[in-house]
Amino acid sequence: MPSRGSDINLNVPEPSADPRSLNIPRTEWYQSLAAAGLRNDDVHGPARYWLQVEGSFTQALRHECRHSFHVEIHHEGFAQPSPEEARHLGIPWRQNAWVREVRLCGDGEPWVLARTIIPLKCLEGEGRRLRRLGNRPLGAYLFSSPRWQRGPIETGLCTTEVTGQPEIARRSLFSNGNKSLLVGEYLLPALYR
Ligand SMILES: C=C(O[C@@H]1C=C(C(=O)O)C=C[C@H]1O)C(=O)O
Repeated sequence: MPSRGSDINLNVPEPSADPRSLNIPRTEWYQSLAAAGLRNDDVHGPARYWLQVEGSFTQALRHECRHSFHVEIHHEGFAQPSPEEARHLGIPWRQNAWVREVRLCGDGEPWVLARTIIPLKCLEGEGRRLRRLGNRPLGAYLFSSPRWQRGPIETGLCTTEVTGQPEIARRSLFSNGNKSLLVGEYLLPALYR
C-alpha cells in the first residue's frame, strides 16, 4: 500500500521550464572535465564530445544539423554580470557589461543556451560590432580574427530546478590583448541524448 506521501507525489506534475525564459540554472564550474567527472559521471557520457569542442561551437553544431541552424536572441543589452562572472573577468562587480543570452537551435529545436558577458572595454572601436550581432552567431565574429584566443574550457555542473533545464555546461574566456569576454554554453539534453 503506497503511503499518502507518494500518492501526492505522483499527482503533482513536475515543474517545467518556462519557454519564455532562458532558465539558465545555477552552475558550479570546474577547471577540467576530469575534475567535474569526479562529481558527476554524466560528463563522460554522450555530452563529452560537446564539452570538448575546441574550435567554433557554432560550426560544430551546424555539422550536426540535418536541415538548419539558427540563433534565437533571448536578451541583449547592458546589465550587471553576477559577482562570480565579474571576478572571473577581472572587472568591477558593479560595472555593467553587454550581456547576450541566446538559444542555439538545430533543426528548429533549442540545443544550447548561451550567455556571454562582454565587458565595456571589448565594445570600443571595432568591438562596436559586438552590440550589433543580432542573430548572427558570436562565433563568426570571434573566429574571423586570429587576435581572439580561447582560454581553457571549464566544465559546469548545473543545479536543475525544473525539467528541461540544462544539466551540463562549458565556458571559456576569449581574449584579445588586454580585452576578455566570457562565453558560457549550457547543453540541453536534446543535443546529446
Ligand atoms: C563562441 C561561439 O559562439 C557561439 C554563438 C553564440 C552567440 O551567438 O551568442 C554564443 C555561444 C557560442 O556557442 C562559437 O561558435 O564557438
